[in-house]
Amino acid sequence: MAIQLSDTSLLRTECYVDGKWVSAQSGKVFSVENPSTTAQVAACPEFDVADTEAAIVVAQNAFKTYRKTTPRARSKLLRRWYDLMMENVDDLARIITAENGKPLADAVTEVKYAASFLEWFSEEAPRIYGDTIQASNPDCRLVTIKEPVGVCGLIAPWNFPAAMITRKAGPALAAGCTTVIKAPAEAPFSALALAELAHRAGIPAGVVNVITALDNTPAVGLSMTTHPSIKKVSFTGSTPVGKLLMKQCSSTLKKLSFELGGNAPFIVFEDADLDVAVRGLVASKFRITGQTCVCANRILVHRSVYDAFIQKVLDVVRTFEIGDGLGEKTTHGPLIHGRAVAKPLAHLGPNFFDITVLADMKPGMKICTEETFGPVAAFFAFDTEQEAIDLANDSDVGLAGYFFSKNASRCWRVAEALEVGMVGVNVGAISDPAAPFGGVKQSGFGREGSKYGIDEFLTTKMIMTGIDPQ
Ligand SMILES: NC(=O)c1ccc[n+]([C@@H]2O[C@H](COP(=O)([O-])OP(=O)(O)OC[C@H]3O[C@@H](n4cnc5c(N)ncnc54)[C@H](O)[C@@H]3O)[C@@H](O)[C@H]2O)c1
Ligand SMILES: N[C@@H](CC=O)C(=O)O
Repeated sequence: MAIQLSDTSLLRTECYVDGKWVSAQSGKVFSVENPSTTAQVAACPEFDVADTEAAIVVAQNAFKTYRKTTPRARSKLLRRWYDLMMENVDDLARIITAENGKPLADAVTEVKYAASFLEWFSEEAPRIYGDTIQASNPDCRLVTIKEPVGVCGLIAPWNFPAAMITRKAGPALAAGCTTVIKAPAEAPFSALALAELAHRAGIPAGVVNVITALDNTPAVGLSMTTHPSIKKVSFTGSTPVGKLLMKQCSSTLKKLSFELGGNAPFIVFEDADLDVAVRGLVASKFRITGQTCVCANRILVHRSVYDAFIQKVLDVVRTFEIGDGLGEKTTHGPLIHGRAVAKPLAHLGPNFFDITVLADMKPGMKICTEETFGPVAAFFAFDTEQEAIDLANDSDVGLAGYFFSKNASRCWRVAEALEVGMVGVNVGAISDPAAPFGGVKQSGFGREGSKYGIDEFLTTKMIMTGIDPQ
């Protein structure tokens, strides 16, 4: 086996539908490579439209009974799934490192982060509330109740192959929804391992279905976004694919949450603690070798501290060790595949690629207008607070933004002025199951995690009751 696991049955190479492990009806499979070594990790099924529709029908049937389970019962299922993840942290991390390339320590962090969404939503499941409202008509009584939206199509990316699944499946199951989960083709085995643990946790057949596809992805995606039984699509990925999926979903007007690309500004003011800001930048910019949607992408530094700050950043990045995620000294792994390498290369020019620090960037450069999704730190100098805000907001997308300052009034001013869904003030790591994660502008809409995350999988039903006034 390409991955050394204590529990070898966690490496599943079939899809999980209706509580069973199944191949594609065509028998086709696709191969998944370890990005560090290019060796095959394993192969998994190339699902097509018929396979996908069969999974959707299964989820639709399961919804009829699962929606009626008590919130406490759903809570216990999620808690059991969480416990099993925590009991298998090392194996799950090894699967992530093999298919994604991130260092093992980062993979362990991801597994715990991923599990935390199951824990969080196990606690939210019994806390779904409606309202009582004073009706305009004195002879009527008005309440709202919350209901699960129905079968959910969950489409997740490869950069957090466990956490991006649990951040969607946790609230969906807590709300009483059933799911068809399209695992990322680059890194499908984490999702399949999670399905194995969902099975062991006793989650009823048909509630969690995990499917895989590579070449058939557009057709499978079309099926998930147009099938009338799917009532909700939650997608994390790029803005162009998000736009395509939204268009497809319009044919049946599905409820949507889209977590799309970012282009995060990272502002260092002249009154910042530079060492804190360097730690924040390293956490934000270079996490998973720059491949997170909330990575700092445009680093704006006040001219008076510009040189000193860059020097401090250089001192840290020179200690990085790039290598195989299993390497003991590795701090940063490879990019996911050749196509991912192409993007930083396009931003830099050919034949140049490594952990890279670029000074004196100017607005309008490609690196300023597009998300790099690689380990390239691009620095811009600014002179005034307003100039920094204007530069930061000069983007079509608005996911995360960061700034560093010790001035409390400036902290409120800038936090309110940034056109983003999430702000880190004097901190570079903002991911937290308790925090609402999501963007504005073309970074999408909807929130994941937090008390808001479950609303994305619920509908509000109003019940007006007429009473006899006598
Ligand atoms: N906002 C967030 O929370 C968040 C999180 C992670 C990644 N991202 C964004 O994702 C991008 C990087 O990931 P990527 O390059 O893999 O994105 P991508 O949009 O190409 O793919 C994301 C997922 O969607 C699937 N997909 C692609 N085309 C599809 C289609 N036509 N139908 C159905 N599924 C389809 C892919 O197989 C993959 O699983 C970056 O832009 C990043 O910012 C955003
Ligand atoms: N990095 C995000 C996910 C997007 O890439 C997170 O921390 O949840």
